[in-house]
Amino acid sequence: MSHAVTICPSILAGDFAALGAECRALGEAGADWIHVDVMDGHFVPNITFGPQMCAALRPHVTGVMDVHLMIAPVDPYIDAFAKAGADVITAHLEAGPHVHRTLQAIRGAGCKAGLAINPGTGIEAVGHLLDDIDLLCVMTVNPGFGGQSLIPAMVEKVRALKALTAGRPIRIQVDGGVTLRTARSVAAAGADLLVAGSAVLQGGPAAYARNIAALRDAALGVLV
Ligand SMILES: O=C(CO)[C@@H](O)[C@H](O)COP(=O)(O)O
Repeated sequence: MSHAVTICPSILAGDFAALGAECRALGEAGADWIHVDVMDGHFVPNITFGPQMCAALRPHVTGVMDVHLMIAPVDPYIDAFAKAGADVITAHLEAGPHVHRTLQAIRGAGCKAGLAINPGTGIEAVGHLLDDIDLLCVMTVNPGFGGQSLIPAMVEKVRALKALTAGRPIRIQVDGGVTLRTARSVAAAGADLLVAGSAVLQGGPAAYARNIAALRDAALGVLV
């Protein structure tokens, strides 16, 4: 069934020399969330931002600052990202070693707790963690880089996770390869939050409002 989605632009696709301005432009273009991809060169083969960058960006983010930690270990850094102003902190199930403790620490730091799972991780792995999460981030690409293609098998995974989380206040987010071509299938499968880097930030700030609106329409099944 069609439903409205929230678009979460990933600043990984932005101009790294002007990320404050990018966040402001995205907010003015209608983005309610800003997705910040934190990568450590260890858990994933790329390095991006730390808590100081999040703190610097915070005044430029009008809505939700959604911090996706692709790092291991996670626990030593939770307080720093919470103090930097994160509203949501998402950790990977695969980052280990004690993900339940990690999720509790995120909530304990005053943030919403997100759990991300890689494409190769089965849905049974999240079953005992549902009481401890506010958001489930289904990686629809292997994490580390923007601009990849959505893995088609992930659409069924989203559908299965939507069923598994039915009746719970858990939002399903998809991350990676979300475009005008793929938004409809993941939204129809049950995703509420669509992370999109290239599809939103292509064309520069003048195109952001148009790109966000087009993605929202595509998710609803409106021809764009
Ligand atoms: O976390 C990641 C990649 O690891 C994503 O958030 C990407 O940044 C999404 O980029 P696009 O696939 O939309 O270009």
